[in-house]
Amino acid sequence: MQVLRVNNVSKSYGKQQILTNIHFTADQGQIVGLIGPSGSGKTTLIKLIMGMDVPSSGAIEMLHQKVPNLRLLQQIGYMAQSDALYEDLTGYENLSFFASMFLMKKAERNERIAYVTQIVQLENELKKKVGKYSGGMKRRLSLAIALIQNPQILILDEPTVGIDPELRRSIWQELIRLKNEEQKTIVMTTHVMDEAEKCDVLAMIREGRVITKGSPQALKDQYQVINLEDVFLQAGGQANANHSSR
Ligand SMILES: Nc1ncnc2c1ncn2[C@@H]1O[C@H](COP(=O)(O)OP(=O)(O)OP(=O)(O)O)[C@@H](O)[C@H]1O
Repeated sequence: MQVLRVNNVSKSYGKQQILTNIHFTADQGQIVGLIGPSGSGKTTLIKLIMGMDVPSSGAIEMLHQKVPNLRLLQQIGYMAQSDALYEDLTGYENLSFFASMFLMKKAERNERIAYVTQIVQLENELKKKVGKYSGGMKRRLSLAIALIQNPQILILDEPTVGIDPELRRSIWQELIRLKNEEQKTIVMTTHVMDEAEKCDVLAMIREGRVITKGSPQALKDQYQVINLEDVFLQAGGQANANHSSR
């Protein structure tokens, strides 16, 4: 079942065109990776998907409803690239605050807080003020908050930046479990190619355009290369050639 449809979306800020005709979909139980270099437009795209900004043309639908739509937010867990946390509150108070926005009963709230805390291994840090957290700990808390209301869709902007390899692996195990056992849909941006390998579908983005998309294996087969970095380079080269022959 399709849960997200990004339909021919373009976005400009003033005269600067940031995204051009972006088109992709995500199904239930799928991890979709948006890969591209810094400045290629990934965060802008994520913000449009979240309804935090509107496309200049094209449209986005989530769960068959047009974005932006406040009612959808119950169904979406969002982790921004910069952490939006209350530094004067403890980790627990932050989680509790975000949980209360989703009108959870106390027992459910405590259960969810315990579950998301354990996923990001912050059990021993919950009583500390967030202002005293390291960068990695803040990222982990942000991920926990994205999961707090048990959303159907997770939108994660660079979720594992600043997180050490061991915890990164365990977070990935959990994301894959959420996908397989709970049929969650996860849309994430990443720079890291070994994370891209774990996605079901990739959209490679360069200068605001999707230069190629497909499963990691299908992309490697199509471009006859053995790693995704080479797919990106080849697809980028072809995009250049297409552009200059127009
Ligand atoms: N509100 C805005 N007004 C004007 N330009 C913007 C705005 N937001 C983003 N941009 C521009 O859009 C381009 C794409 O930025 P974006 O943050 O989407 O890239 P990115 O792929 O997420 O990069 P990174 O991985 O470094 O976060 C950049 O050139 C940026 O300066």
